[in-house]
Amino acid sequence: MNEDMLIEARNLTMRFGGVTAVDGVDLSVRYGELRCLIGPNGAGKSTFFKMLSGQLRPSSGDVLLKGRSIVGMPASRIARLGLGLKTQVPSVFAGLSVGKGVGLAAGRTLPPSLARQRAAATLERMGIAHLRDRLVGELAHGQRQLVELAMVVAPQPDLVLLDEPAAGMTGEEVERLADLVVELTRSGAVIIVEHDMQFIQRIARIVTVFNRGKVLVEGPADAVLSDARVRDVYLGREAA
Ligand SMILES: Nc1ncnc2c1ncn2[C@@H]1O[C@H](COP(=O)(O)OP(=O)(O)OP(=O)(O)O)[C@@H](O)[C@H]1O
Repeated sequence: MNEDMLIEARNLTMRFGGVTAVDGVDLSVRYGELRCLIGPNGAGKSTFFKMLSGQLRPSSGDVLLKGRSIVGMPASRIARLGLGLKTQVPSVFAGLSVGKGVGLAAGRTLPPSLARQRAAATLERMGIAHLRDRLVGELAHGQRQLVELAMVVAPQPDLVLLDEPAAGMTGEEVERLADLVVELTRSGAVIIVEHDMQFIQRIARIVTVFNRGKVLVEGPADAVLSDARVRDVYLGREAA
């Protein structure tokens, strides 16, 4: 195995009854990589993410995290092995302060006193320390997205999966998000599903395009975004 490889999907497939949502996908991401997954609605991106994070068990194929198969492991164990997934934070967090919520997230991997320190450091690093005493439920949408990201980052995962993190953010928040995402690749890797092409062009090195459950094209952002096959699937014209 290549030591630099953080996660590898091998021939990964997910069938829901007669629908093959993900169809034999191979994808590898190394330490230091920032990978974007794009593709039209229903292409299989979310289903693929759910298989990487253990929310869905693949119909067939394998997922190796740091060289170890994680298929069939509970999502909580995969998280402890170093995978962080940004999901919508459950409403139970709405009544907690930002500091407390991020502290609880850090406490997944650290004892309480260190978790508090880590939470404070994470909020500082993300430029949202001023929100520490605010209730999560009172935050504006974009601020809440950054707090949710802080909850993912606080336990210091090696791999961070983000599903449409820029949705609904202001321009300034998107800028901050882009900086943070790039910074996260210093200690690990990030995979992002995103529809915002400007955001993708700003941050991505390699883009993987999904279509109908398969990888259509993979390569540097500029080349992929100007590829005729990619334009066709977004416009609903099938090349094949
Ligand atoms: N739990 C499920 N049961 C049945 N079919 C499903 C299920 N989840 C997803 N699908 C189907 O699998 C296919 C891929 O869906 P998926 O949500 O992974 O696509 P996506 O690329 O994330 O789309 P979007 O960009 O709209 O979020 C779709 O045809 C969808 O209807």
